[in-house]
Amino acid sequence: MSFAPTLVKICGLSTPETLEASLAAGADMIGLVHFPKSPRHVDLTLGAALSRQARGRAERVALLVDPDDALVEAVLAALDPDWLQLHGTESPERVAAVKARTGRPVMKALGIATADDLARAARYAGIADRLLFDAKPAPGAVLPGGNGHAFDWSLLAGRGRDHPFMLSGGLTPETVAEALAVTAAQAVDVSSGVEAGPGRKDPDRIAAFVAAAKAAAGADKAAAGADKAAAGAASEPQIARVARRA
Ligand SMILES: O=C(O)c1ccccc1N[C@@H]1O[C@H](COP(=O)(O)O)[C@@H](O)[C@H]1O
Repeated sequence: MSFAPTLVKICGLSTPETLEASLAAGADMIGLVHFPKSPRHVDLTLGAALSRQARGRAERVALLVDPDDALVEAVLAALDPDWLQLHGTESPERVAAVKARTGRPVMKALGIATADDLARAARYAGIADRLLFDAKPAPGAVLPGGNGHAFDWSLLAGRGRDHPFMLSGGLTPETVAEALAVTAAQAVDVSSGVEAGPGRKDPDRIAAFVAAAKAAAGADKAAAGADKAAAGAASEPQIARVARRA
């Protein structure tokens, strides 16, 4: 039985060299953050250049946080992204409006800490083209994402077999296989976990992350891992087990 390889997104790229490293490693999607508070922020000029470099070689994702219409239009004109990622407090209605205005697929990021957070994802069903689950930021956090924090993956045990979603939040080359085994996610996304420091992507860690994610593909393998982890989750949260091994 052939397994579909996991789709891998490397997010927060800000230099031609690390973008090239991501493309060479086989990243399926590359993310460009346009959010000035982020250490990975790219302005529209740099974003346009990086987007041109990646055109036709990976899907280009423009990451925005609660953008108004003017900013959406400006990013669209400058970067011409394949996807828009909304990583703020955007409502389902706002997601629908951005889709209608831009004609581009929209990925909606949702912060997850508890099962209640996950239940709220249903509001975006049929509206967002893809859901991205990230760790819920701490109250007062400067960034709504990109914090390098993982959440309890057992909340998503086996969910990827029936519901497509992208998993993110504190993933690393060392932990992505376990995250996939528990959640059966078909796609993963990483920013901090492949950096040598805030905003400084590390080509070796990018390559290691893509290789680990692609090697972990396989529904049966993921299902087996999810069953095992679900059985173990009764004793302790998944993240605690992973943290001890990291
Ligand atoms: O990367 C950022 O700086 C960022 C800023 C604002 C919103 C989202 C951001 N990144 C997204 O968050 C996920 C998880 O990040 P990490 O791997 O835990 O650092 C990342 O994949 C981006 O999609």
